[in-house]
Amino acid sequence: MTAKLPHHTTEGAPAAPALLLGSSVGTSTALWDAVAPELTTTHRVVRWDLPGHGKSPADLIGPGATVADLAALVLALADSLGIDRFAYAGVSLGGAVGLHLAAHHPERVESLAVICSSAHFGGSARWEERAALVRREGLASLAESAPDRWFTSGFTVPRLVDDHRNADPGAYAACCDALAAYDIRDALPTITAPTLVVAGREDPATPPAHAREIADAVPGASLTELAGASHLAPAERPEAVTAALRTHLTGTAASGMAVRRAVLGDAHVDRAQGNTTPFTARFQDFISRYAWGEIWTDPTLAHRERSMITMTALVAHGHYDELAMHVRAARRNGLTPEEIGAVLLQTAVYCGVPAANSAFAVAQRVLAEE
Ligand SMILES: O=C(O)CCC(=O)CC(=O)O
Repeated sequence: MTAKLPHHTTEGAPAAPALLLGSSVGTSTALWDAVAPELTTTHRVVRWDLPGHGKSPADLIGPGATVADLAALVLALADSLGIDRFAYAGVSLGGAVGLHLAAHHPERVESLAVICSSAHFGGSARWEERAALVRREGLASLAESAPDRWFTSGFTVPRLVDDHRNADPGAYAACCDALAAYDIRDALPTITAPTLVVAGREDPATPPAHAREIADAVPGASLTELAGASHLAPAERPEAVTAALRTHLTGTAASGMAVRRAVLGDAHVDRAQGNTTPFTARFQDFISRYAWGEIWTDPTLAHRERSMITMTALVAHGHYDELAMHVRAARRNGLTPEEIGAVLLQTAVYCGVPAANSAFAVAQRVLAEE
């Protein structure tokens, strides 16, 4: 039997890196209408609807739902689309799902953007009351007041307010249950994905202080505050959100990570990321941005030339563990065993015969493992 999945749309080249976009309570994939098309130039963009919102079935979740339940739906959706690792951006509850994924499934999340969201939604009482109200009376009155909660004065997006009115009350209330129970503050320091946090300066639901709390706790996270934006920044300031996401997704950390994976292999990078601790996270972020994002991405020299330079420097300094890794990288960058031998022979002249002797032993072992 096939499991039921959230409704989704996909845009962009199927072979491009995947970017999953999550929306907030009361809205739908339409929240991303003014942002997503621009991101398809670099990404396969998958937008998903919360249960009972947009075109998603309502019975994907029920009373007592959690953010973990929603995250499981996102992983099932990604699996169904053949997507292993993905960049993720989400607004409010959609952002909370992103934080959960990055904290509890780090092997799936390449990078994270948390927009107008929070690590806790201000205590459970408010959401318990709202869930009870919606279960009792439906969504009409809440939809009426949505523009005041979502946008700066005088601004609105009728399509999103319609989405709110037309959401399934039971599923909306279950999303409120998830917001009531959610508090991920303790796990924030364990997040290793490059993280961008975006706040709307006039957001009454998840004010900038909530964004700062996330950015202060997630190692290496960056923070952007948007003037003239309230809770639904992608709808109200789409150009600013697009620019922030574009820089985040294609900036040095992201492109560095892509090159690092191409040169060192997924297995090595996954292991390094999996072993990252709050103590080492800033160093991991630093090497992704600096060594890989600035130096190895510089097209002036080919990767095979950079491999030759790197092996030589590692021999010169006696870094033989790193040399083993870079002999594997050199093979991935197209050097033959003969060419690697020629590089090491030259190091005998410039770094010394004992250093080259140890290097040959390391390289021989690595090549024998192929
Ligand atoms: O609609 C609101 O009042 C804001 C709800 C909230 O903060 C959670 C969300 O937007 O996903």
